[in-house]
Amino acid sequence: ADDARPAALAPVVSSSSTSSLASQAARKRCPEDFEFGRVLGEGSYSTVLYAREHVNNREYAVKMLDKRHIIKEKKTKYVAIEKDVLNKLAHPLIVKLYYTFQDLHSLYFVLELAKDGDMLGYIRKLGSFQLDAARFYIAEIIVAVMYLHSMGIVHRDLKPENILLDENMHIKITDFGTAKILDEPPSNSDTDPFAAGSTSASASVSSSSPSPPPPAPSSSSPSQDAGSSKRNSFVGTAEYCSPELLNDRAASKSSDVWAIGCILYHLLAGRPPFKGVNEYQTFQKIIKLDYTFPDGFPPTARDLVSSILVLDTANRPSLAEIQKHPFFDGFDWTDIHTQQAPDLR
Ligand SMILES: Nc1ncnc2c1ncn2[C@@H]1O[C@H](COP(=O)(O)OP(=O)(O)OP(=O)(O)O)[C@@H](O)[C@H]1O
Ligand SMILES: O=C(O)[C@@H]1CCC(=O)N(CCc2ccc(Cl)cc2)[C@H]1c1ccccc1Cl
Repeated sequence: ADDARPAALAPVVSSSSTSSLASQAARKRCPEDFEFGRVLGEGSYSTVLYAREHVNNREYAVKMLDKRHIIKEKKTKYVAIEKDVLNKLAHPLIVKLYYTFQDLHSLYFVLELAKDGDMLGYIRKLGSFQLDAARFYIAEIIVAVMYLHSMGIVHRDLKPENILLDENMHIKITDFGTAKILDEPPSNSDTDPFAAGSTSASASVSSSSPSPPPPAPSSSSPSQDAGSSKRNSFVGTAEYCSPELLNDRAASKSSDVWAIGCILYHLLAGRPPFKGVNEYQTFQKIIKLDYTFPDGFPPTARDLVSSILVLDTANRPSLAEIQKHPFFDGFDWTDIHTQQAPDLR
């Protein structure tokens, strides 16, 4: 049937230009398609630049990785993981990957631009968050991570630096190079306690006296340079790393739950719960659960954090259970990314 829309609203593009629009979307991009602007930030293996696409003036964050450096540091597999994981994801609270391409020296990831920096920046600027703002941002992180887990992905490096903020002050989770794709198909394993990959499946991590933690990730002894899978695969950053990841590195959804508990503590206390004078001391505090709450830490938040920061993953609440905790009483979880975000500025 003819298009029911009145002529004025009929699609203005002819069939030939429609196909060129379609091919425009699919066409492999190259650096010349973009005008590059300021440096948005630097990673261990990357430089992220502001970029605008010539044909449509769209703005992006383009992550450039130097091939020689990646190869020298044996990080090729992380690059492939980041690309594979980002290509699976489509969620308003997770950074989108639009295109990838390469040239002789670099790899390029054309990412959704998060204009307002990262959450660590705001914690440093404000000292700590008001209770309602902390609740809103933890809720956004929970919604985003529940989506990740439903897609069979464990982030493994959740921390305020990896929680970016867009121009409406909603979060955009980033940094999937150290993510883990769980083997079994994505499932709502929260309900089925014995589904592989769920918290109880990694209940083997007992709270018995743990093995000594690995040397700090920065130290690479010669044996490590041999690329031994276990030691070199240390992921995550000390402060938010779960005890099980420090011990046997069994990545599971409950490792992300632990990190969320650390982030909630950090937002309200203005510092992470486990912070030693160096990485090794931080590890010691984590595996001994050595942390205390500052005076004035809100009681329901304290109860929630205490229920999350437990050594045995089987005793850690699932994200669905956390949503029902009194800390979120009265919180409206529907379409959180469309709600007015708290004004942190
Ligand atoms: N989509 C984005 N929008 C805006 N800024 C971004 C975006 N992605 C990254 N950045 C900025 O670029 C910096 C480097 O990000 P990138 O993910 O490349 O490295 P990193 O993961 O932070 O560092 P490392 O590789 O050491 O973990 C970030 O700290 C952030 O400030
Ligand atoms: O996985 C892919 O989609 C392609 C496949 C073809 C290809 O050559 N690459 C780049 C592979 C690669 C990874 C790391 C280095 Cl240091 C060099 C090349 C991959 C690639 C291209 C652009 C950006 C990222 C990646 Cl992994």
